[in-house]
Amino acid sequence: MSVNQDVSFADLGVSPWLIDTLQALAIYKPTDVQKGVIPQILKGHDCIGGAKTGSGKTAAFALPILESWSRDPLGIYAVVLTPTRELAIQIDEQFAALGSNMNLKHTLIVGGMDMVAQAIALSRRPHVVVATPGRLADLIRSNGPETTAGLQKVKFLVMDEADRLLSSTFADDLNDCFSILPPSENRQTLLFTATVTDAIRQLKEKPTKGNKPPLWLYEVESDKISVPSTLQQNYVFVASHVREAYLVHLLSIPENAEKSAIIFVNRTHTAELIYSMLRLLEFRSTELHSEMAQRERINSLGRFRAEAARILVATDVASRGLDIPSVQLIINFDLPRDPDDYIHRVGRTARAGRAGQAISVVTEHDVELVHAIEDRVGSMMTEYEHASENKVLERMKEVTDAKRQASLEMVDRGFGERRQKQKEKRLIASGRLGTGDDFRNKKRKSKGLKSNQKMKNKEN
Ligand SMILES: Nc1ncnc2c1ncn2[C@@H]1O[C@H](COP(=O)(O)OP(=O)(O)OP(=O)(O)O)[C@@H](O)[C@H]1O
Repeated sequence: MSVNQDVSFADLGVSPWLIDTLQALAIYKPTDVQKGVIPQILKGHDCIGGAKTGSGKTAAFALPILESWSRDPLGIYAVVLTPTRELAIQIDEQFAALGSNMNLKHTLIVGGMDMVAQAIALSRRPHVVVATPGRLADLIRSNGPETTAGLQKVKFLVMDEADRLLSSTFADDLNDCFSILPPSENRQTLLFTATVTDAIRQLKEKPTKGNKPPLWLYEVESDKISVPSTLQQNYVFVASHVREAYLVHLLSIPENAEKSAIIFVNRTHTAELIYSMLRLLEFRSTELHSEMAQRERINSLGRFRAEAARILVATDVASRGLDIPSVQLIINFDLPRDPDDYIHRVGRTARAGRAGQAISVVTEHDVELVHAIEDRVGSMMTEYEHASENKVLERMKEVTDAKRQASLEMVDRGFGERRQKQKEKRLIASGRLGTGDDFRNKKRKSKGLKSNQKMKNKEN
């Protein structure tokens, strides 16, 4: 079946009960990736689905899983792995919505939430488990078969954002997860991402075991551009010492002043600093990064989704998968080091056919990186023409003062100390460091020197 034909969900093999649910969610026609993979998954193929951001990859795996499950409603039927807690929450919510008519039992297993409650939920054999690899591996390592036996009968394993999951970061946890799941010949494995790597493509060459049908690879071949056609990509070229003033200007320009925007940065410290600075300048903003407690992360993303905050300042913990239809503008305050991360970041807007805009703040240090990104994306960024140097300079002192104030407040509230303490514990545990006190005293001395210097600057 050509994916360009005008086919319905029924033509793909989706049952009326599920089509009714889709219509209640205002989803009427399958997207290209859904046309390309749903029939093959229903025929039993393992599948790799590569399609642009915002093209409906979640439903592309959720629908055939629910369709198969409704014919044989055993539990635990499917395990869905994804790299971040926020993505797991979002996917779990999509399964809840799609399975609402069939009393689907689903459970979320992620870090930062009650592990005992998650173990109890797992022992009750829900139909669908959505998890981050780290927490699921923890549960497998610290519980017996009374909790985890259901994982041995799983029919589907999904790896969402597969290229990220297959990076070395997750290797140990994935091995622990795979140790209890059925062998690959006894389950269907579905890999999805907007950035298919050669390593993933090579999986197609692996011989299938048992009498499994061959792996089905679906990739958008039609055009070489890796971002949605409805995305406008711009850049502003600025000197690195005026980036913050430019950022404030971009957020204040009349055409952007009401837009829901995500500002991406590369480090948690930068996220906290920019967020605090914007709050001092009275922008309705919130933040998302890995130094925040889980409850804070959920509340913060909830405020942004509900548009109580217009601006979200985030690290790459928010770059993949998050589906927030209201996002109109992405600003790369820092350019990502990996061009694939650029594709995922800008893919937080221009979703499901909607328009969107990305503006990257480029400094004298970033020129090579811009070229690498444009090569990877297959299209050029164009200069953003609505920025005004004079307007930037008008607010330079106000922005500089707010940045300095934000920085001092971060020192006062000990931002980053939690991570420092965790790092210290790891170093002590590895024997590469003396006691915690030695380390802390050294640290305090150096910090003391720094904050005295800052106070002197402030007094001037
Ligand atoms: N057939 C469809 N018709 C209209 N909207 C759809 C359809 N399928 C999914 N959507 C909607 O499109 C949006 C994007 O879907 P989804 O988050 O699954 O995209 P994705 O391809 O996984 O993106 P990313 O690569 O960023 O993770 C969601 O709001 C989803 O509800």
